[in-house]
Amino acid sequence: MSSILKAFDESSELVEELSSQIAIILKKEILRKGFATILVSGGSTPKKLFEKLSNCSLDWSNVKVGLVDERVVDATSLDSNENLVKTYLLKNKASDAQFINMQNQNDLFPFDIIVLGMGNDAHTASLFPNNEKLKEAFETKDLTINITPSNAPYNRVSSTLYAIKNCEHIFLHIEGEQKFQVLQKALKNSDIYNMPISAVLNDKDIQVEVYHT
Ligand SMILES: O=C(O)C(O)[C@@H](O)[C@H](O)[C@H](O)COP(=O)(O)O
Repeated sequence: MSSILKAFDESSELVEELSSQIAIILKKEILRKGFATILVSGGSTPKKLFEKLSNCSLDWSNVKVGLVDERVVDATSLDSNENLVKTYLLKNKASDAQFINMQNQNDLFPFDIIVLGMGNDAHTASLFPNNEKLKEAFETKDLTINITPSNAPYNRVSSTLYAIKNCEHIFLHIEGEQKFQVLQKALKNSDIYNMPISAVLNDKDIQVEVYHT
């Protein structure tokens, strides 16, 4: 399968469409099995998406929200992804959603939705280029792995490639020209150690919906 690219002129249009697609899937899964699970990324890109999603009408009390990765910091730190999600997503109509931290990732598996981000260095989650743990992160059947980045702050706990692939709906959300250039390079790239996002984008067994401005 190949990646599907969805281009938007404006960030607000992207956020509108992605949040409504996510809401549709969450509702469908709640109807089907009584609950729905979603893993989200940290960073600055998802803030507007979180705010939009938090105003979507659905039975949030049956939604479990987890993380694609986390920094090893106090949960109240401004650099904590748990704090980010609690501040921007678990509010308004979504205030009843249940947050599940990385240590309890198993409670969410298999995941219904993952929303990945990407750095300008082509990392996704906390799978950083040429990191010493990357081979293990690509090959293990564990859901999470501890990673020490060489070029980013804090030790991390990251979802593994196995965790990311075992998800029904995989979205990549990127904004800006620079990231679009990185995306185009990553789509043609076969060195997954140099550009970890390529391991997700170019995997023949999965389909990734790329939402980009
Ligand atoms: O917690 C994190 O840092 C991430 O999950 C990470 O993979 C993020 O998605 C990218 O670094 C993009 O971050 P920005 O959105 O800030 O560019």
